[in-house]
Amino acid sequence: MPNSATASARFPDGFLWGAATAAHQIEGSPLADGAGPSIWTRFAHTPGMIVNGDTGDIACDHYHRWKQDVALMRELGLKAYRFSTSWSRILPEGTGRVNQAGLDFYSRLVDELLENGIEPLLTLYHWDLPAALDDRGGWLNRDIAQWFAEYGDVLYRALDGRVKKWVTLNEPWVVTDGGYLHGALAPGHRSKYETPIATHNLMRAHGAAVQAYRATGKHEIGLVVNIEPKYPASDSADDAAAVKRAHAYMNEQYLDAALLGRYPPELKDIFGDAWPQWPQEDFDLIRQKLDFIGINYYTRSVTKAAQSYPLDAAVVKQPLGTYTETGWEVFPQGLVDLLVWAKDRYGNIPTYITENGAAFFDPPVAEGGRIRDPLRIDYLQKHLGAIRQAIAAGCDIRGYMVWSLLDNMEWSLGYSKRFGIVHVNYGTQERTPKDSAHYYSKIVASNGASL
Ligand SMILES: N=[N+]=NCCCCNC(=O)[C@@H]1[C@H]2[C@H](O)[C@@H](O)[C@H](O)[C@@H](CO)[C@@H]12
Repeated sequence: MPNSATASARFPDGFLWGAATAAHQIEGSPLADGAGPSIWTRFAHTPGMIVNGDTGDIACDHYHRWKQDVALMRELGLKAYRFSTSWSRILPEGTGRVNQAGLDFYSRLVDELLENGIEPLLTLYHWDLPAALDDRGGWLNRDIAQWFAEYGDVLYRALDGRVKKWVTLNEPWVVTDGGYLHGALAPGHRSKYETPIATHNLMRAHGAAVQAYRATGKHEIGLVVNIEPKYPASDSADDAAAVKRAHAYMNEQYLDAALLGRYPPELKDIFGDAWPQWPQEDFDLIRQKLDFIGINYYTRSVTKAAQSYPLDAAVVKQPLGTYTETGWEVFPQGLVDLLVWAKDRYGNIPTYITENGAAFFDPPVAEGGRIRDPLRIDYLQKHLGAIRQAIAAGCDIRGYMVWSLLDNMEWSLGYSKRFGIVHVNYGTQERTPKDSAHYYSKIVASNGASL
């Protein structure tokens, strides 16, 4: 809990307050103006994959409503906006031919943001791999490192300078754990052998894209990971070992590769014969100097030893805990603990909280257009307090992007979960700022002093 030192702590001048979204979750029109399909276009049109049979065909119609959405960001006083570009809008076949209409969409969006005093943070890959590349093996094909670098280079040359903060990958752990091990996310594979290969090629692609940026880019580039602190359910040795495995698998695996040039030793134990031995030159590619890292934080896991694949660990629900609509425990102390852990392990690299937020059941729009979402306000207040504590503890936190600006397509959960600080009526596409949007707007305007 805050003490006198942390309570008096403040957010540094110039702290970058913003909101985050992702292309496939908000844009809609996935095949408009020459765009090619992504694995999510295919996955969503595969019966049974998405709750209620929802798809990203319309989503928040941001592909047509981008100008009004930037105006909404301006009204909220946001300083920054983190979004992702759709690889298959830019390169419909994933490599080769550039679809100028796709590039023009993002160029117009960036210009509109800048004209409204909002800094763009651009994520190259937020899970929507071109289907044409998946047909060629996708993340299982070592050539994807060059395919990804080529895609990044097209965008760097078109937008660098207007875009000054670039992100290569969003959450490689979710891409592999969801898309290749458990199959809940596109491309829906379930293979302990493919998972480490996808991980390694994602990280090789990250390194290749950073290398390509260094050749032409003049600003900053980083990696975004989701991290989730693991706490033992008991003081037993088995639970401690389960925590060690879970922490290595989710929290250390990707940052160790990118920043230390190696995987944690636990991964060999976890995957056994499915864990390849990689050549050193791969790690020389993966480990590139980064200007910042992005941390996406949602929850913690109280962890016990249990029969499960691949971790032999299970999450223990907390009887007195508060949980969100996605079943994630609200635990802001976990953010403090993990930010300090990252500072100590990786040397206090400049860090942005690139996603933090929660899905709660929101009441219908009340008279006068008000949407009361006190649980989301409480969630944001507690987690912003945690960030202030971490800053007081010496962590170099440079900014915060709330997830999400808009209610949107929550991947396999479709539109059943709402993370937005702005409500979207998917029937009319009307946007209605929730109480949390007005709360956050005051936080931004006061640089956190109103917290
Ligand atoms: N148990 N448990 N663990 C929680 C694990 C969280 C993993 N999911 C994410 O971080 C995704 C991230 C994604 O970028 C965004 O596109 C998603 O919409 C949000 C909300 O889901 C989050």
